[in-house]
Amino acid sequence: MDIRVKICGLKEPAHVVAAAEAGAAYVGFVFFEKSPRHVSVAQARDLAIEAPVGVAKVALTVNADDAFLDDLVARVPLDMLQLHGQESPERVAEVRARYGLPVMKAIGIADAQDVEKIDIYGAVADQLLVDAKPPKNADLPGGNGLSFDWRLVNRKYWPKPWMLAGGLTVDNVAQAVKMTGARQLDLSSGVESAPGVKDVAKIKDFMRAVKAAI
Ligand SMILES: O=C(O)c1ccccc1N[C@@H]1O[C@H](COP(=O)(O)O)[C@@H](O)[C@H]1O
Repeated sequence: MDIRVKICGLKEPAHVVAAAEAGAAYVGFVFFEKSPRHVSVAQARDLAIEAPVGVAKVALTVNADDAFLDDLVARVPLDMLQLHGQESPERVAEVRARYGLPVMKAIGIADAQDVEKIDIYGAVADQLLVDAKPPKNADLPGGNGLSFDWRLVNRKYWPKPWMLAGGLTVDNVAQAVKMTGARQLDLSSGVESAPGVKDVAKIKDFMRAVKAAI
């Protein structure tokens, strides 16, 4: 069985194409103004239309309200919404019902208590993103290039598809897959040459390492 990879935080149409050609199953666009990966709705539309059929286009939002999501969903052809803030289970269900798109909820993991949240959100989300919890004073709720202790999710079973995220790189992905059993991976800073600047060679190297890890 293949491992499906999401390359997140794309800002250049050429990088969407490069990620797809390298074998990414998902491409992600970040809507969070403090992020070096932030794109406008208009930019995201230009990026989304570059994605070949079969590559899922994911919009990453953080505590977004209906006004923003209404505009986003109306203007960008999307396949999934990723909620990466403090959205409650009720809000996840609401977003899913309102937009008719699959919703992936990100859950920050630092300890065993955080892992319990995965079951709670698993009841309402279509997919789960199991990411490192950001440090207390971090500007970003994700995309910090930090891993969590993978032993916390070692070979756990959840009834919804899930992605492993947080500090994945060409150097640690084989170990991450081995320890967690993840069949989907999500990354951003591990395929960048500087914050917010994607590197095509790094994307290709990462995808090669994933294939070798299966
Ligand atoms: O990438 C960002 O800038 C970002 C901003 C706000 C919320 C989430 C963000 N990124 C998400 O975090 C994962 C892991 O990132 P990394 O590989 O550790 O850099 C990333 O793939 C996004 O889903």
